[in-house]
Amino acid sequence: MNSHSQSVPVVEARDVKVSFGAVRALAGVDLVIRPGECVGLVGHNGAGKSTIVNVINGGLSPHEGTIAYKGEERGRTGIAAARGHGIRCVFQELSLCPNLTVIENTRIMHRALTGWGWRGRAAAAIRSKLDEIFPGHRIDCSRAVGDLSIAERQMVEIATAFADVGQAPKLVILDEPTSSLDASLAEQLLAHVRTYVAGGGSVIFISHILGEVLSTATRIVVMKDGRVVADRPTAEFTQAGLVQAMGSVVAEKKDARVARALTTSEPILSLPPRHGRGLPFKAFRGELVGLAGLSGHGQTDMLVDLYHSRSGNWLRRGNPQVAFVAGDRGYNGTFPLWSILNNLSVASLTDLSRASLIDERHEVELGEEWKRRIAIRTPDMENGILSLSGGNQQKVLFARALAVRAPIVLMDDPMRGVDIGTKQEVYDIVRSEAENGRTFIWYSTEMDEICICDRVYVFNSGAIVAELTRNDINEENILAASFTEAVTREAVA
Ligand SMILES: Nc1ncnc2c1ncn2[C@@H]1O[C@H](COP(=O)(O)OP(=O)(O)OP(=O)(O)O)[C@@H](O)[C@H]1O
Repeated sequence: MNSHSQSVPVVEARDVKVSFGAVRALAGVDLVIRPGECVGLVGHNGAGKSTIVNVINGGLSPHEGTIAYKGEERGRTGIAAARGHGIRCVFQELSLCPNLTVIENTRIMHRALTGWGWRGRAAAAIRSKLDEIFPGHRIDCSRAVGDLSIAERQMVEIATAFADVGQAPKLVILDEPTSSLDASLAEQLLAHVRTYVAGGGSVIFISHILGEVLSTATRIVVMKDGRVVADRPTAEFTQAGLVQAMGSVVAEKKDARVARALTTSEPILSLPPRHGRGLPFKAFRGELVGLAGLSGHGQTDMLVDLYHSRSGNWLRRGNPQVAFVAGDRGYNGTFPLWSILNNLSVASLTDLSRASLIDERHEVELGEEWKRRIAIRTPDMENGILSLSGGNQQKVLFARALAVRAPIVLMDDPMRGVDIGTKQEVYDIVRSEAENGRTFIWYSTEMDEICICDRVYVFNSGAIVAELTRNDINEENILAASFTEAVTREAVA
């Protein structure tokens, strides 16, 4: 037990209950965070993780139970009170203003940046924090946030939360902070968290990547159906024990690559080298093709180009040739004012229409089928899409793409925030659909997902720098290739 663990808690939640209509999101949760702790918070999609941190953050008032900062049981609560006690939160749904610059967003989050010269002080604060957490980053802080990649936006959110402007943060809540970061950026963040915690700071770290939680948290709290079901020091957990505590059943890791002879027929998709550099791209019928490399190196741009090359005229009737699973669900995935069902069925309207009218019975059946197949946790598919937890929203986008009969499915890191049990089910669906002849082009920031592909293209600086197949697909080769172009450039210089 370290010296900090005896001290006054930064925050203490006792028997907290929260309901959204008929859904009981928290059914009596106790969570105590002390100085010098990194508490890993894990659980299935919809377990209640975001809800409890919203209560701690002051964004939600508990319907029952209490919340106390620094041991003050009758102190003020709410967002301002939480901020005043040094609580900072990096949300799962990124919350920066896209039309403002990074510097201006820093000003919004830190009200101490007022008066003459605030811009210069804000620039210095955010730049130095980005340099400290993500050395070597190339973010220009005078750019509008909307022009940054999703990974860069996530880095800015994280640096803003840790920034020490006027008042040092005491507890930083990170809700799936690495979901859009590639492995090297994620490791930089985890190293920062360890240093911050060793210096007496506190962190709540929510992640579905259990390896990250095991390597970084000092204590792990497991939630299930709105309750805490385990709360122990990290050393007392193994990965298997953690999965078991979450109530997920994960099949033995099988060699997911199906022993399919890669077809020698004509590719179903092909592109010349990107920007005239590197290798060409091709994909065959029934293949799982992975796009790897550091995030923001051209993978999403290529998916968008492939989509435009095959989507044709949307007014033309008939089955679409290509389906797209967006990774950035807030920007280009969900229709926030629509129901869960309408969000799911929107791409299948051709199939669902009779005499130009939507067959509603058929639509409801489609919704029920996918609700069952990938366990979308909702009492009613007619509820609004925003009533779902983040991971469950992502499942709906996935179901939307798979429900159409397009032979090609493009996936832009679609498993962000999806829990480990569901991921295994989705991998099985993808594999069986590929065996039936569908082709998946899959950009992923998770090595485990890349390693189940039949063919992998590694990107660097907008170009494909390596093509790997079969037994050559492993972490070592992918990481080596990810840095290939940088080496070449140095050699040229
Ligand atoms: N605004 C809301 N309206 C209705 N229901 C909601 C709302 N916010 C959350 N819920 C429900 O509360 C439950 C807990 O959701 P929460 O977002 O806390 O889960 P989570 O553990 O963070 O999941 P994930 O891993 O998918 O992010 C879910 O059943 C969700 O559908």
